[in-house]
Amino acid sequence: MKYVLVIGDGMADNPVPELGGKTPLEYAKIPNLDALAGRGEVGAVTNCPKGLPPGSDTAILSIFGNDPWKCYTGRSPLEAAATGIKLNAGDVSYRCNMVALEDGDKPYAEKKILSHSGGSIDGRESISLIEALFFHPAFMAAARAAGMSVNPAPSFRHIAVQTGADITGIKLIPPHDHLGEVIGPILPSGCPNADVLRGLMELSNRILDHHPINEERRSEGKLPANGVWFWAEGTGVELESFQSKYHKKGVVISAVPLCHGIARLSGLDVELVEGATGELDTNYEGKVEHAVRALERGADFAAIHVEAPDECTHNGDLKGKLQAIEWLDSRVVGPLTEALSSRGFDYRLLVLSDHKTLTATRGHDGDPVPFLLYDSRVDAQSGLPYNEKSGASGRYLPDGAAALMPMLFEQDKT
Ligand SMILES: O=C(O)[C@@H](CO)OP(=O)(O)O
Repeated sequence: MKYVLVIGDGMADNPVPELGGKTPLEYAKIPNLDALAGRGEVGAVTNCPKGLPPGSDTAILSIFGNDPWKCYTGRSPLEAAATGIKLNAGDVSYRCNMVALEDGDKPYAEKKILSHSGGSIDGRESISLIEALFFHPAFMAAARAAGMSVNPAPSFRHIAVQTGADITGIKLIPPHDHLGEVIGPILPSGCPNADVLRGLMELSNRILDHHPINEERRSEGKLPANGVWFWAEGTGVELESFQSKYHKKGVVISAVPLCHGIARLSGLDVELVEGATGELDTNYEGKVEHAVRALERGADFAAIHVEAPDECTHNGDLKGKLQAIEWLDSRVVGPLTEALSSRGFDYRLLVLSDHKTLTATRGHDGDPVPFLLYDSRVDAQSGLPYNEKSGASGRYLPDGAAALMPMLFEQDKT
């Protein structure tokens, strides 16, 4: 028996006027998902506990069976774990995004944030820019005085670590929830260390704004990655072993450090897939191949995470979101189920969105999301397509952390 989880990051949404009042999941052509939903079960689940930030951090912790109220210390420590960054007592890690700020001579705090991802900057350029910044003499001196170092990552998602930092009362804001807004009101605040972070952010804009990479990006019609943004602060984190809890050996396949970190902290294997970008152009087929190979080698469980629907929504790219959902259907779910059947595996498949990412706001939302559970051994005959409406008409799981993995592994039956 094999168990497979597919997460379409941020694919759930609310009705969208441009789609005639349908959600992207209702509008997109997803014949494979609809067929599985029709023979399986569709319901709704809350993955982001009320009172905690609605994001992939809290949601994906929940999906893998970790109660965020018990283990969540912030997002970046989970991502830091992806590359084995060790946080000592007194260390604080932050996400250090490459962002795109409005061009022009306005004072820093009056500029708008145009992209949380430096215009979906690719890994190579992002690493060159973050290295240029941290090796710039003025920034190096300021970072050293702040006790801050950086761990470059091959996307817009770098990790910074600050030693001996006091973050009591600090307020750091996720940039992807404020796109298009003037940054003054969302800059770090709440304690003296926030002023230090804010100073580094402002300095980064001055240093990176006219860096040759950014001038070239502008000349190609791309947004510049002309600043860094600190958020997602947190201290060291530990997670329970997945295998001790569910008695299953598994593998996680994703482009993003959050999933890699949660996997590593839970004792799950991580498979890195060449060409997995975390964007619409990711290597969908490669993810399926790696998952199937891991299952053939003896893993009980494989999780495939696709970030593209979320990124497209943050970018205000509705067409891209629809495409990402359709590719999740035709290039992940279709080939995956075909490969599992052709190898003679019985399997249970859980498909869901971690959280909603709303076309209306380009930001996250913690409302329930639809899940689809399919068991190749039975025809449960729900007769429903896979979307938010079907989900709301089915079983409701108020606590994804407690319910999802036991449901997938059939450990929820007495
Ligand atoms: O990685 C991130 O910074 C965010 C936004 O891109 O991801 P998610 O929406 O999945 O939380």
